[in-house]
Amino acid sequence: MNVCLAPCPIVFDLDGTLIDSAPDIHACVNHVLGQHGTPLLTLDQVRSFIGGGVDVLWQKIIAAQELQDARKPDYIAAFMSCYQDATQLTRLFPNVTRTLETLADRGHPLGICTNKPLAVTRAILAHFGIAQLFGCVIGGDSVPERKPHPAPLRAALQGLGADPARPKAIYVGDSEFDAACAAAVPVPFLIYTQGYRQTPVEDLPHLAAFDDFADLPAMVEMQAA
Ligand SMILES: O=C(O)COP(=O)(O)O
Ligand SMILES: [Mg+2]
Repeated sequence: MNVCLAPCPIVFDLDGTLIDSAPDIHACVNHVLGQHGTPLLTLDQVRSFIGGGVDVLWQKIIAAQELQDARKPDYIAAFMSCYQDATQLTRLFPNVTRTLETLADRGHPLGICTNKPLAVTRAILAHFGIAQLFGCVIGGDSVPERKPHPAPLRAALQGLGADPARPKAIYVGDSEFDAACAAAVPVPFLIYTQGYRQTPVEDLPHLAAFDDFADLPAMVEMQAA
């Protein structure tokens, strides 16, 4: 399939795709729950709540723990003061940096489209020394809508110079939110299988799946062949 005659824009999701941030998000969630004397959550529970951004995360926590919905703004404010520089427990997934550098060297414009707030996103990219590789970074508060709405991904593609009406590009992500967002743009979707997805890969619309970032440059070139 002639998806993308190289070079073409490649946009990446962040949490569960480039970075394993669930341990930091889990720590901040439990910090807030502990402050409020509420039972804590396991790492697996918190990981399963990631993907829709901070507001969706706390909607899911409030439902799981039967907390008062009216207190959500307080929980989110306390969470954000922990989350804004929460990098200590976060790791890049294997082979991410080398693959991003390879793709950038080959001339592909790279971008980020995440539901994570923009300031936290920028702090993480700087922490791992990869911020300069991305020509456009769209966070969960960069535009009014969040994934699975297509607007944030359209904004990222536009920021990389793609024609918004006929974007020749690739989106790389890990979750239901990303698959639906890519389908809505529409743009071909490559799914990283080691992230935070809750649905079997075969039930999500995608062009191809991969479980190691070392395989991504060859997959991109295959699409270009
Ligand atoms: O912050 C989240 O819940 C999700 O972030 P992501 O869009 O990078 O997966
Ligand atoms: Mg994700």
